[in-house]
Amino acid sequence: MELFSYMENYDYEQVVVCQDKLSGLKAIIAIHDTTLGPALGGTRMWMYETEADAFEDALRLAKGMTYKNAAAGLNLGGGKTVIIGDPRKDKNEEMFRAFGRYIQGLNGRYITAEDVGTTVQDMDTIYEETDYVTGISPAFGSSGNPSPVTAYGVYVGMKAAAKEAFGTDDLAGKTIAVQGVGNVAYNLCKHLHEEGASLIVTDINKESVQRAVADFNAKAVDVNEIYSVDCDIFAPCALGAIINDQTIPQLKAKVIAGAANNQLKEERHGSLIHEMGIVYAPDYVINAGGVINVADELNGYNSERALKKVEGIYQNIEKVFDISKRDQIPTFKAADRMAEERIERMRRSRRQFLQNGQHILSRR
Ligand SMILES: NC(=O)c1ccc[n+]([C@@H]2O[C@H](COP(=O)([O-])OP(=O)(O)OC[C@H]3O[C@@H](n4cnc5c(N)ncnc54)[C@H](O)[C@@H]3O)[C@@H](O)[C@H]2O)c1
Ligand SMILES: CC(C)C[C@H](N)C(=O)O
Repeated sequence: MELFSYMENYDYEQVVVCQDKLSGLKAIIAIHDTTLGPALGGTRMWMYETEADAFEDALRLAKGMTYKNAAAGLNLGGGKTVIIGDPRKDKNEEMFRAFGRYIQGLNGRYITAEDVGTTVQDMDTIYEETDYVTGISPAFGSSGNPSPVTAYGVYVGMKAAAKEAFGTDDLAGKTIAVQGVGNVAYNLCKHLHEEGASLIVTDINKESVQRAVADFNAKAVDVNEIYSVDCDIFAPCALGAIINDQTIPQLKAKVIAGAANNQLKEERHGSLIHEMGIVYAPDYVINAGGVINVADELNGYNSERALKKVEGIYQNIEKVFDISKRDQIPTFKAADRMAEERIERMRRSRRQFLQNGQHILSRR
């Protein structure tokens, strides 16, 4: 990857490369856009095959957070970190403290939280060195693990998508196929079961499947079967890129609404499902509950206030459907338009303020 031309083409503000020989820290902080406010986005720890893969992931995920935060109505920009390493073997206290000092050095331009491979405990260690970290333990008066709140947001967003497809947001009696029953999806299944939906689940982890079968009377299927089961709603909650040329022809669902990031393999797959009449709730709009929850820590965490904001995901999904109909575009494009329009409005309003300020200065 030609880093500078990539950053220039996609309007990235800053990339920070962090290393600490003692702890083995190798991290990349990517800050995409801070028009709306400081960049907030989680820290992913993953065994990247090459350094180029790590850079690419950090950049892609940071841009995703710009859109997620803007669409969620947060006054926050987009950023993300990747740490290169195996989260099961390579973590140590010094690593997260060294990383915390790098974040502190950015003086608030970037705020971190959990992502794949990092935990509340890791955030607590980072907190030893910087205030610019969220998702820390409730013991500190903070919000803790974001997954249950992400699940709640997916649940309310799924109801908005059901309303669009079926004319009612009541999920009782609906059959919902859930791919991956990890941290987010287990909590999602709980809400769906309580409302009276029938669940079909799959996971590569047999224990997770058994737990969902036992707790929610779910039907278990093989990992490759989940796309083709008879269901009303498909909820991808494991991997990205699962809406693709192989899976689309198998789908029987009328709605796709789930927690996974980057569900569309390519943009054309979003257009394809739109043409097929499938109601797609764009991933970064429906899965924003976690970031909305951790962002509330910046105001002194209040769970009631955070959940109220998460419930706004219902209206955000409705707005996306309205733009999609108004502009005759697929919903994934409508979500991008909603986010870009908000950022552009703020950029213009700030420019106006700056121009006035410069005018005053130039008269002195
Ligand atoms: N945790 C959050 O707050 C949050 C917020 C926004 C988005 N997301 C996204 O939601 C998704 C789930 O997050 P999570 O925190 O629940 O992760 P998790 O690791 O707890 O759960 C993912 C589950 O998917 C299973 N899985 C992996 N590959 C699979 C496959 N091929 N088929 C079936 N199952 C498979 C795993 O075994 C695991 O149980 C991820 O894509 C994540 O990026 C999570
Ligand atoms: C800030 C975090 C809670 C972000 C979360 N990992 C996401 O992808 O939305």
